[in-house]
Amino acid sequence: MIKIIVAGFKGKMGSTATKMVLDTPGFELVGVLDPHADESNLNELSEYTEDIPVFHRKEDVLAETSVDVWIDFTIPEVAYENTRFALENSIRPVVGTTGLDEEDVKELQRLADQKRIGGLIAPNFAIGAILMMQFAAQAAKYFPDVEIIELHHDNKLDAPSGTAIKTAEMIVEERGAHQQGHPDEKESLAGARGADYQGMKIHSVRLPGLVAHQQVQFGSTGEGLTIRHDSYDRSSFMTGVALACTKVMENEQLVYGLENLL
Ligand SMILES: NC(=O)c1ccc[n+]([C@@H]2O[C@H](COP(=O)([O-])OP(=O)(O)OC[C@H]3O[C@@H](n4cnc5c(N)ncnc54)[C@H](O)[C@@H]3O)[C@@H](O)[C@H]2O)c1
Ligand SMILES: O=C(O)C1=N[C@H](C(=O)O)CCC1
Repeated sequence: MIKIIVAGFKGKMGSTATKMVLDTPGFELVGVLDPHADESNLNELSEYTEDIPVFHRKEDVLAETSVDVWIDFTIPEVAYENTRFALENSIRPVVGTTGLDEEDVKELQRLADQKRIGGLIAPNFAIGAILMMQFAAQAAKYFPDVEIIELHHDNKLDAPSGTAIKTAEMIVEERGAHQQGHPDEKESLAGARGADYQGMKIHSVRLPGLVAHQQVQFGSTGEGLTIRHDSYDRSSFMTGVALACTKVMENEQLVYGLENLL
């Protein structure tokens, strides 16, 4: 049995992941963590019958004698500290929380190397989103002019999305930095052209009703190519989270991107 803790279990993703862990053979939920929980046991909530301790501080998780995997769907502000804490205590992190920067990821990878502990930081767990990023990177070899439009629900804290940043990184690996648009273009309204990543523009849309969507739009002489992925429901992320919980048990590195475990 793989013993799992879910951090952020009161949230939209954390609650979906908690149910996934409870429903997956071979997984054992040994605790859930959320400082904003009022409960001390999961079975105090009407949707659960299981006797599972609720922790309010990460340090209290150590009361559980053995924890294999730390699933993290919390907030950008705490993702780094939570992941560090998991690694320091020999718990394998499966981190979906976005907002970690490049240096944070590198530092956590160095720590995982020292501790020889496997784990994953994945901006997106939906298999279709992984394919969208890989197809976009492939297309960028032939279509260097591209803009990313990411669209999410309006409770999202970080912009641009972790997926948009990862997509831009993968595109830049193929095409390098590349100035796009007119060199003399001016914004009459600040932000009109979006954020800039090595010459590529990223536009963030936040609206009620959306879940997680991204369009990677390429333009070339007389033609265009649009690659789009839509998560209509948070269940779309769970196959990837479950796969990651199993795969991190076998590796000794902290990888960035689910594609590295497929
Ligand atoms: N990688 C993916 O596939 C993927 C998919 C969806 C969302 N996300 C990311 O996951 C994160 C969570 O998204 P959400 O929509 O569930 O957010 P949410 O606001 O619904 O939930 C966040 C939860 O984290 C809890 N929390 C805050 N501080 C905490 C701490 N110190 N320890 C434990 N829990 C803490 C909050 O109380 C809340 O319940 C975001 O960063 C989002 O971008 C990633
Ligand atoms: O709901 C969110 O927030 C999501 N964030 C991820 C990101 O920032 O890329 C992707 C999935 C949904």
